[in-house]
Amino acid sequence: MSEKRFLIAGSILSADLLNLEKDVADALANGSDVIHFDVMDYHFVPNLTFGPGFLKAMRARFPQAVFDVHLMVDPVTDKIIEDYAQAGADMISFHPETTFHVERMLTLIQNLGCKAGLALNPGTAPQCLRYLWDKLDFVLVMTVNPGFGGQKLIPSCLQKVADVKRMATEANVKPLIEVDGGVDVRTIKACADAGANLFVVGSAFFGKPDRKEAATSLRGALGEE
Ligand SMILES: O=C(CO)[C@H](O)[C@H](O)COP(=O)(O)O
Repeated sequence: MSEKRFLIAGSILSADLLNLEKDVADALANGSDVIHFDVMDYHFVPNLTFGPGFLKAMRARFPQAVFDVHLMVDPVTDKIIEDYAQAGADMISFHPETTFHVERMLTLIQNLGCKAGLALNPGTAPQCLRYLWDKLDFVLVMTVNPGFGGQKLIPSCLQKVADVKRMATEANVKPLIEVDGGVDVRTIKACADAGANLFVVGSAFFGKPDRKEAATSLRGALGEE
């Protein structure tokens, strides 16, 4: 993973699905540090997306890319985690509501050689993180209710980002803090000020015709060159 202070993760949910190979190549060449891969099950969220076979094909085509797999599935199971790890995930997150055994699932992800993360919906409190820091490589704070791209960031979620950052600082750990939903040139700085350093961007990156310009604008809004 890059040592950059801020990382941008283009979300393929907003890519042109009939030209995904071209779109992902373009994204990687023009400012996407990470490719965000949303897995939706029509149950935990009201949408359905990308299976492990799809990730395997992407991994074969883009061997150097960092794939961040966000599992929005209920229940999350060992088999689902194993399938996406074997398909080529670098990072895997799931939601604490989707298993009785959060710690065991995080351990499984790490034992499979991936970075492990917990994803928090807008209505989910971050308190469980307190007991899990040694198993958490990253925390994904959803800044919209998950399921669809193109929604507006929910301002109260920024307070949660700040709470997660404070809790991590108090525990003397430095997980990546990822935000996802409604991140664009107008909102990205507030996310960073709250403590985020990994930004999932769908419509404001993949949804733009000129990804290089989109990434430059996002980095500019962060105060970077
Ligand atoms: O999980 C998600 C929505 O549930 C996505 O990552 C989504 O692609 C974010 O899109 P946008 O940047 O347009 O809000």
